[in-house]
Amino acid sequence: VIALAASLLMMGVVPVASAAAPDFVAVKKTQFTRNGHPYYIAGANFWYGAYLGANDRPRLLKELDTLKAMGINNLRVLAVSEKTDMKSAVRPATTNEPGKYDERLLAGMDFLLAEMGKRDMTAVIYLNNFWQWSGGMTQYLNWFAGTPALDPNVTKDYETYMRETARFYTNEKAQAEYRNVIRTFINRKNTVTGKPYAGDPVIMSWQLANEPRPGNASSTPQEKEIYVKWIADTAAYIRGLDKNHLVSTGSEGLAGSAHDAALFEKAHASKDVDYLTYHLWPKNWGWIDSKRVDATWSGALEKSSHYLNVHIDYAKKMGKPIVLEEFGMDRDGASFDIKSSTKVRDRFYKVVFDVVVGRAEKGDPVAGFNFWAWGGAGRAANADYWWKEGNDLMGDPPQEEQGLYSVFDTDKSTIALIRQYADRLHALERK
Ligand SMILES: O=C1NC[C@H](CO)[C@@H](O)[C@@H]1O
Repeated sequence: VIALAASLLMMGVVPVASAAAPDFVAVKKTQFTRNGHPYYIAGANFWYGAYLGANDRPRLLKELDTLKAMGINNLRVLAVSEKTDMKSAVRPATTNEPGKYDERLLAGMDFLLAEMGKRDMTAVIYLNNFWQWSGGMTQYLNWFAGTPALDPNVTKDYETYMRETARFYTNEKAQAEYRNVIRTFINRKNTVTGKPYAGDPVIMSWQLANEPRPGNASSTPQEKEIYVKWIADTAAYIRGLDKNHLVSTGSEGLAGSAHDAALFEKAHASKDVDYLTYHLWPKNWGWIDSKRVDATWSGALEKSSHYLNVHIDYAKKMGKPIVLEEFGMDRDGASFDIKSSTKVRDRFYKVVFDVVVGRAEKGDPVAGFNFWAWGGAGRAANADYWWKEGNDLMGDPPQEEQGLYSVFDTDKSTIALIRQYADRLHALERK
């Protein structure tokens, strides 16, 4: 039977069976499992992985080997970018106009997945972006609602940006094109391995978007209802196409849910949302001042510890696993210079790991982490640290200074810390 299933798979015939084959990551109560064992994510954010798969394969192979050596077994990557006039977006884009996808960049994802498979890694692939750095939902609205794609890095008005971007969820033409993209990926056959994406166990989870929010912090009850419905409908749509892979939202947790716990829970209640996600950003959220660490560290530590623990408690209450799929801290003194130290970052990473790995070891519903973000061999090209087309890609997308949160291959102390805690998580897989 297995031989028959394998040959059907190779012929591109995807099993419709709801119970995926054992080498797919699955959820069993509040744990991930794979091949009959508990499975934990010691992951990295690597948004540009498919870009390297298309444009710089030698660097990609080197990055994957370095990540593997650090104990990294999961990468969170961007599926597609949309061509946009917004200044701080990556170029070139995968989608140059609705329905027209750059085959070279799609093949870049094929190569990335093939090489990840050789290293026993799994992928979380996010299918859209609430933020401007890959075009994202705002660009869909520019295409289909005719609204201007206003870069919040330029307008400095994030509140308006977030409120307007959330109109994506109810724009029918935008949703139709978004579902074209979802089908393009799920129905794609990997040009390197010959495997259909829907039948590839390297993919762990289809993720609705990067950091989808209901609007801004003043989201109305109606906007929150629209958001919950969009998540449930889209997750059900994905499940209808692909019963082998997990589905996740890409939520930041409370910070991305208008600080409304009931909304966060409703958004993750759907039977088609398999696990919870959350992100932790003390600097972005104003909890720490990197130039006044002594004065702000204790407050940031208290808020961060609470944020880390309260979301694990929500997961416990909902009976689903949770992944801390983004967290980060800038370099000492808010420097972007790769030569600057990372003492505060390492201290913060240790706080995060002690909570996340510590609670996983206690049997809480923690499925793992992805740090933000792997910069590896990437190097900033400009004196002002802003990205320009043709420059190296790295952990910091184009809307942020190149070097802000990236962990480079020279950041040995941070790499050692990641390795140490990755090993502790992997030890749990042998139980
Ligand atoms: O998804 C994200 N979360 C936080 C990152 C760092 O600010 C940011 O680059 C990205 O948009």
